[in-house]
Amino acid sequence: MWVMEIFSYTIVDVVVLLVTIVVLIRLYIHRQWQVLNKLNIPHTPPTISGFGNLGELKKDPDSIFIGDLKKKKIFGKVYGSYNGLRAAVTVHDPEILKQIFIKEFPIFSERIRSFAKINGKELNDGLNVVKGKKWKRIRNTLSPSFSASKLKDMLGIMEHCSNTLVKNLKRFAQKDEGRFDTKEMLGRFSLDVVCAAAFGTDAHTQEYEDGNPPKIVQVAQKTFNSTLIGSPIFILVFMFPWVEHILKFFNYSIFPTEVVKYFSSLVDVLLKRRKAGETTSRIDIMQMMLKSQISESEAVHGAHTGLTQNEIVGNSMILMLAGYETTANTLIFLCYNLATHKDAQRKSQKEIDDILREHGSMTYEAVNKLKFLTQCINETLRLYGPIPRNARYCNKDIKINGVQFLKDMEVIVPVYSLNHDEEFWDEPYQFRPERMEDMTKIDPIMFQPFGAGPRNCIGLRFAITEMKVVMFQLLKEFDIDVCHDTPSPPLELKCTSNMRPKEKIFLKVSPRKSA
Ligand code: HEM
Repeated sequence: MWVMEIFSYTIVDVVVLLVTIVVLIRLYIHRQWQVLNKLNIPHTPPTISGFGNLGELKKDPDSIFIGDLKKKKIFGKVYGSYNGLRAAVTVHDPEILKQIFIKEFPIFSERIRSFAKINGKELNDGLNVVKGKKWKRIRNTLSPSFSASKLKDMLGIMEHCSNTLVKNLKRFAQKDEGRFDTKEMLGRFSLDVVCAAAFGTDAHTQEYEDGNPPKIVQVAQKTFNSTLIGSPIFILVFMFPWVEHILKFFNYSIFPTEVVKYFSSLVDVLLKRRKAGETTSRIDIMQMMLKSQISESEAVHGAHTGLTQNEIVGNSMILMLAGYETTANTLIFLCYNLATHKDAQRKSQKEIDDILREHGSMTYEAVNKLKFLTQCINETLRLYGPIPRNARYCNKDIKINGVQFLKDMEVIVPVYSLNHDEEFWDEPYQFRPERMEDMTKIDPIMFQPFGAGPRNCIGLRFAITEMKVVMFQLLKEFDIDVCHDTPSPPLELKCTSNMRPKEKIFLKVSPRKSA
């Protein structure tokens, strides 16, 4: 009897306690989800089952790019959403964006918060995720590696890798009607260039036999094929940000362990070889990072430039990760656009012929004169830019043009949507390189494939030069055509880590017919 009483009392107690906890949690969530209402920012109502509004991404992954255009039509140029419990504001308004990216940069200097601590020991020091003084020191140290004079020195690396691509495509031109898998060929080219520049080593990823890609290609593909969107970790970190601290404690990394281990041991070997006196006449970013090496204690005690050993490892990996797929996918889209727009291809070829006649060979000065090809690259980045959204975090309450941003709020920049908005572009789904003729007429905030402001893409000039060098070599030698199964424009897209074509794109090359 006495035992029963205790037992029944305990059950009631537990039920009451559980109900109280559930009610308190529900009230807490309700309170968090009042933020946008209080700020008068329109939004789709969040739901528990949708983890705020995150469920939209799981239900319809295309909403990460197409969805922003749809929402602008419903809500206007500023609207909100909830990433789990946290409010985010999407901004299409150029004036507000200008202030966020440039004038108020100190308040909006962070791009990534979620997942910034769980990239693994080395990648947690990557330029893309660090903040404050550390970001400034690492950016100051790496920036000179991307100056015009250093790019000029690295032209040889780009030319060498382009020549290998041309040699391989010549083999294709002789068989199977010149048909090639764009991802396979342009992806390996891009990986070769970025590995040579960031790691200072020849990865030889283009020298392969069919069906047996080198280890580095397999590892890189593994990195980019995995997507976090909609995974339990993705949802957990967004719903309960403190989970990231626990994951960091256990050294959890969102990158597959094999990938991090592979690249960190690759860099370790290179560091040891170069420290043991192995010299190279080649100018590459690794060489410049090694020259800048400082101790952990110098870094902690306020050095303004220099990288620690862990930062060298992390940043060489980040340069590879940030530069490989973005450039490869842009090249795929560019070749596709030129194959489906023969007039633009002919015009680019003629420009290359004229410049070759004037300069005799491909020099840095010659590459910089490729005006029409640069227009084609920019128009490709507008139509099919690899980064469909950008972001900034607010570190202090601030009101801009009547919109209140709160500390810790995320500002989402709908890059794809800005690039396809009929309010800013005529026939936005058409490839029309002429519209990029006078870049002074294009607002760098509205067209920002490489981001904007002091924290824009550090590899911008590197990527543009690399793409011009390889297209110079390709269009000099080949005509690029569609195959029987190449889809017609506009291409269907999907977004995993980057924007890419939904289906594999095959094109074909043949020796140049046009003069
Ligand atoms: C077509 C090629 C590329 C595109 C479209 C692209 C795009 C971007 C974008 C949109 C950002 C964010 C900028 C912002 O928040 O304002 C970024 C950042 C970055 N990119 Fe690129 N990128 C490309 C190629 C490269 C290359 C080749 C490298 C290096 C070799 C590189 C390294 C980086 C790094 C390290 C960051 C982080 C910068 C920071 O936080 O300070 N990217 N990129």
